[in-house]
Amino acid sequence: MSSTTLDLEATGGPSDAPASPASPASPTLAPARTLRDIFPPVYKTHILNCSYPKWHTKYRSLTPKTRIIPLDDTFVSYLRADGIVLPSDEDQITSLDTDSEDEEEDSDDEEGTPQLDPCVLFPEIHQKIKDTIHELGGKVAPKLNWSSPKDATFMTANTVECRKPGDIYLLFKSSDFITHDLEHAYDECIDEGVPAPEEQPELEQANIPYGLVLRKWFKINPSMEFRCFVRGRRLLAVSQRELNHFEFLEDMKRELVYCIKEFFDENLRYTFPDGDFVFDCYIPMTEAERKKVWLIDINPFAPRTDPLLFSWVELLELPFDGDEAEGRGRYPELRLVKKGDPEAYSFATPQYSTSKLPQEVVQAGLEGEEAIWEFAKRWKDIVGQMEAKDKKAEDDKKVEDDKKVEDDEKAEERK
Ligand SMILES: Nc1ncnc2c1ncn2[C@@H]1O[C@H](COP(=O)(O)OP(=O)(O)OP(=O)(O)O)[C@@H](O)[C@H]1O
Ligand SMILES: [Mg+2]
Repeated sequence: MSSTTLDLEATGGPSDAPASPASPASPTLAPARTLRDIFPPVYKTHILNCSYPKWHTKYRSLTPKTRIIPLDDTFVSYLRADGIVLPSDEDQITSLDTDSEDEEEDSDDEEGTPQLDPCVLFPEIHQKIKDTIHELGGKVAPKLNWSSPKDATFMTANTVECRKPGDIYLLFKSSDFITHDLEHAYDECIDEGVPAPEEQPELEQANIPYGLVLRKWFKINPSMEFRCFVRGRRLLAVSQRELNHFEFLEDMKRELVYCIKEFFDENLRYTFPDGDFVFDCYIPMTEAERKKVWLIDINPFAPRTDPLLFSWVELLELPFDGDEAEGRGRYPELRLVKKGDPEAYSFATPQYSTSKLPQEVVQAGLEGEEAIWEFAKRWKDIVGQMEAKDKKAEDDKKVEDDKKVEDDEKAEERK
């Protein structure tokens, strides 16, 4: 996720990227300012408008086939609860209580595990998910209102493809991004100007109507996914989404920008409730299919959205108002990863550092289903080991730091 502290040197993303021709002189920013200080205010309504169940009703025809299952409090509490209990109708129940000190005792408890079985806890939703996966051809890409569990794919052979409800539960319960949707959806929003709670109750975290978004799985070619930044109803910039170099994209640049701009002008520009937003789209590979641009997601124009090959500072510096006709005709910059860029962008490091895991854990995900269940059972041990490792590293660092301070003091005394 994006950092909110400004690095004043790093206003430009890739150093060799062409600057926007109409870009005004960069404003000088005082060092203590943060990204939030220079952002247009992010209201709760902006976040709500980017909730998939909210926007999808309007843009249904632009997305891959999708079904949304409304989630009740029981389901949401199941997602929030510690530990993972998977459905008994898929495999043996696997129960984990990541917080409990005495797991043995808990599993004997009548109030314990069986009641957390999804088949018992929310049989109707569980059945609906099963039926919907079937209806969508047997494979889905799931997400909650805002996030997909991309950071938890070490659990599922490195993919968000799900074939049964248990796959979805496992991914959702292991994902920090899903937790963010459940606990912090409106964090860092400005309350000012928000309608009274009785007017729009869903603007309170506790009243968010959650929906399980199930998208028919199709084989996406990651080179053709793009993130598009819109401010003041103007398409300002487009970034390649997958941060790898794809040589052929360079030759397609003009065509891609044209397709995306046309898609935006025709479908989103005047219909999305806010003037500022970020949409993700996919352009099929074959020329015959390319006429159809798919809408994958809509994200808030806010620091929490990853600006990918741009920096938020440079996006915020781009001119976004002015003559309407001129705005319609102006084409955005499409920024691609250039050959040799990876080092410059630190792409070598894993994308979701919060989910960095030991190799054995990743391996469990890669070995398929059985290994995943097995791994789920070992979860508690693994978390314990990782915490112990982190603690040791921290202690070692402290000893080292103390020693350095001591040495410095001694050196100072000798002077
Ligand atoms: N129907 C689908 N079939 C296969 N893969 C899909 C499908 N829909 C989305 N994906 C893949 O899942 C990825 C993540 O989806 P999505 O953009 O909805 O997640 P997100 O959590 O909102 O991501 P971000 O945090 O970057 O906004 C997409 O980039 C795409 O590669
Ligand atoms: Mg998104």
